[in-house]
Amino acid sequence: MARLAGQRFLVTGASGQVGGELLHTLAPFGEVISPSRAEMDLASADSVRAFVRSARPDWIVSAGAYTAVDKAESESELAYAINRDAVEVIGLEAKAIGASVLHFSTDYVFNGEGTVPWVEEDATGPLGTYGASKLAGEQALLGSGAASLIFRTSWVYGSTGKNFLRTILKLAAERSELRIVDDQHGAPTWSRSLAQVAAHAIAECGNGREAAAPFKGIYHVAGGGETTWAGFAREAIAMIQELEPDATMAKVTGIPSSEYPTPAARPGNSRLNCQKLSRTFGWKTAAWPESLKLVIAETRLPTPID
Ligand SMILES: NC(=O)C1=CN([C@@H]2O[C@H](COP(=O)(O)OP(=O)(O)OC[C@H]3O[C@@H](n4cnc5c(N)ncnc54)[C@H](OP(=O)(O)O)[C@@H]3O)[C@@H](O)[C@H]2O)C=CC1
Ligand SMILES: Cc1cn([C@H]2C[C@H](O)[C@@H](COP(=O)(O)OP(=O)(O)O[C@H]3O[C@@H](C)C(=O)[C@@H](O)[C@H]3O)O2)c(=O)[nH]c1=O
Ligand SMILES: [Mg+2]
Repeated sequence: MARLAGQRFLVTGASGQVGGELLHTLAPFGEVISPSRAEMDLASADSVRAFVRSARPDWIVSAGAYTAVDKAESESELAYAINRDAVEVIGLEAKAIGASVLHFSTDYVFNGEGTVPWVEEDATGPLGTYGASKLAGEQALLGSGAASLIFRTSWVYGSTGKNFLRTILKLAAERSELRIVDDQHGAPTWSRSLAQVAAHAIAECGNGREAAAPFKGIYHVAGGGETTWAGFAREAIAMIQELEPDATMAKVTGIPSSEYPTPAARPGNSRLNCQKLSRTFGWKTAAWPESLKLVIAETRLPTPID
């Protein structure tokens, strides 16, 4: 691994799942600047531009996003402002100062057809506004000419923040049955794994202006293996029951997506082929149940006494 030190990182979305983990994984490599929403509002291009100009980072790690998939259908303007326009400004400002960008995108850029894991070159076809706005962000960033890496990931979860796992564990403790879609296939991805591979890739790029330039492009990054949302929920509940045999938890009934109508359609095939990442950066993400086990253990830790 290249020796990386003394870098200035601007991390957006630091109060989110991935951004929060990035604060830890980037810290060994330099200074991490993580503006609050009041200091840098991603919905305002002027605010983003001004903050990047004052911070003058070596890297912008772009984990901030509009992530409310269903709400995006009725808030399309805001979704595009954050997921496309802010990303374009980040790219243009990075280009102007020779900074590199690491940005996160989503499996929801695909139309979900077929069963074969998507590769980076596959045609996109988002089914909803969130996916479309994220795709527009990818295109804007690549078009800005900035030295940029785009990590497309899927089904991000962790022991904190807003995610499917935490929703399901809460519901499973309250109800006797959970009806969960069993025809959307993909891989859950631990927020911490993403932050680790992001730091690793950044270190591989090394120091200097436009350090990411030789690696510019899109990379798929997801937990190893595959499941469905129902499979993910079942495994999580089984792991809790193994730790706590007396816990009463809901039984999971798999249902077709047609029985769980939502404002935004989700892809049936969200599988991401992550071989380009492993070829380029020598990184293989752990199998999703292995990460889930660590996260479940973390969610069950006793609350510290303060
Ligand atoms: N979550 C998932 O399942 C997946 C996520 N991704 C992508 O990964 C990246 C990280 O996602 P994740 O960490 O889960 O997202 P979260 O929803 O956990 O966090 C989003 C972050 O963006 C910030 N943000 C939203 N709007 C604004 C705004 N107007 N100004 C400033 N900050 C804002 C939030 O701040 P605040 O706390 O103030 O709201 C929060 O810090 C995103 O690009 C997302 O599209 C890709 C695939 C799956
Ligand atoms: C809570 C619940 C959800 N579901 C379904 C709805 C949906 O199809 C699926 C997942 O639900 P969620 O709404 O949590 O997931 P969703 O918000 O669609 O998650 C997505 O977020 C964005 C940000 C991404 O980029 C994607 O990779 C993906 O992680 O599970 C059930 O079938 N039963 C339930 O009880
Ligand atoms: Mg959601």
